[in-house]
Amino acid sequence: MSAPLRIAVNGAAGRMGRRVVAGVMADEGATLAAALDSAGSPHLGLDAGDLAGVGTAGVLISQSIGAAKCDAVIDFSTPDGLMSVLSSCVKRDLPIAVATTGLSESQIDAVRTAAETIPVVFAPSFSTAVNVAMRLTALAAQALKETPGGADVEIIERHHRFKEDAPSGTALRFAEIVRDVMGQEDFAHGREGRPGARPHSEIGLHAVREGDNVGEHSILFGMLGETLEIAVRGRTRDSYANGSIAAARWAVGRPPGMYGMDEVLGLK
Ligand SMILES: NC(=O)C1=CN([C@@H]2O[C@H](COP(=O)(O)OP(=O)(O)OC[C@H]3O[C@@H](n4cnc5c(N)ncnc54)[C@H](O)[C@@H]3O)[C@@H](O)[C@H]2O)C=CC1
Ligand SMILES: O=C(O)C1=N[C@H](C(=O)O)C[C@H](O)C1
Repeated sequence: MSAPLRIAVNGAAGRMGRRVVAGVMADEGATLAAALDSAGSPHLGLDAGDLAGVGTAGVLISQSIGAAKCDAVIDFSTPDGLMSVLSSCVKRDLPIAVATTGLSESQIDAVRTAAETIPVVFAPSFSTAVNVAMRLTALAAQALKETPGGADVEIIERHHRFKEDAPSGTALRFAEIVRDVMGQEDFAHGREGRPGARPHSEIGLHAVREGDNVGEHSILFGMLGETLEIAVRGRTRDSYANGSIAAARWAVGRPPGMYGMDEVLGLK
């Protein structure tokens, strides 16, 4: 039997980080190597497993990866948190699964630069269902591209009240997938006033924030007479957490490069 995969989790005290810690602890083929969070976190020094509610891990929440023996990093933090752990990964030649969304263009460039020297799995959603929905969306866009009367594409995402970025990284990726096939260049973020008749050249994006919703996306193709809706709904955060662990495992030993979850899942 091969040695367990040693995983460091960045953002380990957060909503997602705790589920990743729990997932790693439940995985017989993995072990928690480090649990990182921000310098200002009130959780520094606490046991990561106890914090996640799954029993003592023997790994304390700390600010930096330091000299921890580690095979791969999983990041569910903030754009700044990602930038800082990314430079540690490059220095130590460690693969990373990047889940954090809401990155600026320059931060995305920094991820691309890192991927020149280490394997990076970069996915706005590590959920299997979401990544299958992305394939279905590309198929629908291709099929409806030339439909008589045209198809209006609207993307609605729903997330918990604590989410800081909008629209979700996943909704933006759905929009890019549609644009790359159908050619709409304008992303319309909500509507108000009298915007007038809807042009085909736009994709509408709508971000709903409510309660503790762990993430839902609907992609509507509205035609004259009928609507096709592709919908995917998360019920727990474990689909993201388990997907990120699978991605970290997949990345170990790969050549440097920017990879997607579709490659991890064999969908590409
Ligand atoms: N790709 C995917 O499948 C998914 C991505 N996400 C994304 O993951 C990110 C985190 O989401 P949540 O866990 O809900 O947020 P959260 O706010 O609960 O957790 C973020 C954690 O990062 C920590 N943090 C802040 N600055 C840091 C730094 N400099 N270094 C290390 N840690 C730092 C915070 O203290 C907090 O514990 C968001 O960008 C979210 O959109 C969330 C779910 C799924
Ligand atoms: O913040 C979240 O919760 C989520 N964020 C990701 C995104 O922005 O797409 C993925 C998932 O939908 C949950």
